[in-house]
Amino acid sequence: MSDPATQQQTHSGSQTILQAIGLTKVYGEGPSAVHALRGVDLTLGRGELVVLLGPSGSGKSTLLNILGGLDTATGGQVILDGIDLGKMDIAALTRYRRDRVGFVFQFYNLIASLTAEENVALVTEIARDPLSPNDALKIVGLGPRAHHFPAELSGGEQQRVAIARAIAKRPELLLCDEPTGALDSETGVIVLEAIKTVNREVGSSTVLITHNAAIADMADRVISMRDGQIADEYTNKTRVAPRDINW
Ligand SMILES: Nc1ncnc2c1ncn2[C@@H]1O[C@H](COP(=O)(O)OP(=O)(O)OP(=O)(O)O)[C@@H](O)[C@H]1O
Repeated sequence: MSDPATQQQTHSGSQTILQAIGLTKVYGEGPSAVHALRGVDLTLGRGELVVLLGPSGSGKSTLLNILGGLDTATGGQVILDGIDLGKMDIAALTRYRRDRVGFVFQFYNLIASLTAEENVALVTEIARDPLSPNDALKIVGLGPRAHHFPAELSGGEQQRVAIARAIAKRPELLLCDEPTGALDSETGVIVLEAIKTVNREVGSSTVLITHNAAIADMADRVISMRDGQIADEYTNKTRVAPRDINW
């Protein structure tokens, strides 16, 4: 029988895949301690796309990093499919990140001496049940560019290679921290369309951090953070395609 957490329904009606309960994060100690998270409760549905908004310093990246197992919470729990991340040892947490989580950051961090396909293959070679690098590149619309080096690709294309690399392992969770932060709006739309396609075709539950409130329209659910807490949360009745968003 699965854990009760996995049987719950999220606000948008899908089955819960991930639950954060009372998460706190304190950096440092004493008078200089920074309380980055002050009790965050969050559920994420299977296949759901959540946009995370909030002013600079409100705790968005800290939350994302803890959900993805890149950092650990000071207090509270993160439960994925009934498993408590806080109870995992280092090896289990490494497997969690490697097998179940895809990350996309503002900067693409591609290896300059490897082609698009080879950059994606770095991940597929160590994944449990990966897509082929070519299939991952096709999902983000870069099949024809598989043999190009990063220097031969635009910023938006490089970010799409980074997305292909993140999703080639078929992650249950896709965590994107400002994926369009370094891009102009036209290129940003193409990257967001790629994330939307991945969310639909691979089925990864997706959390996308952005400073651009207009992007919230592409989400199933929108969460706003302020001062280390969730300040507001709502469900969109319909998702707007990134190309139809007014920037
Ligand atoms: N490694 C760290 N050591 C100390 N303080 C940190 C560390 N990482 C983040 N912080 C602090 O924690 C708070 C939350 O930071 P976080 O990066 O999560 O916010 P954010 O909402 O993602 O901000 P931004 O939109 O600017 O990226 C901030 O006050 C930040 O300075």
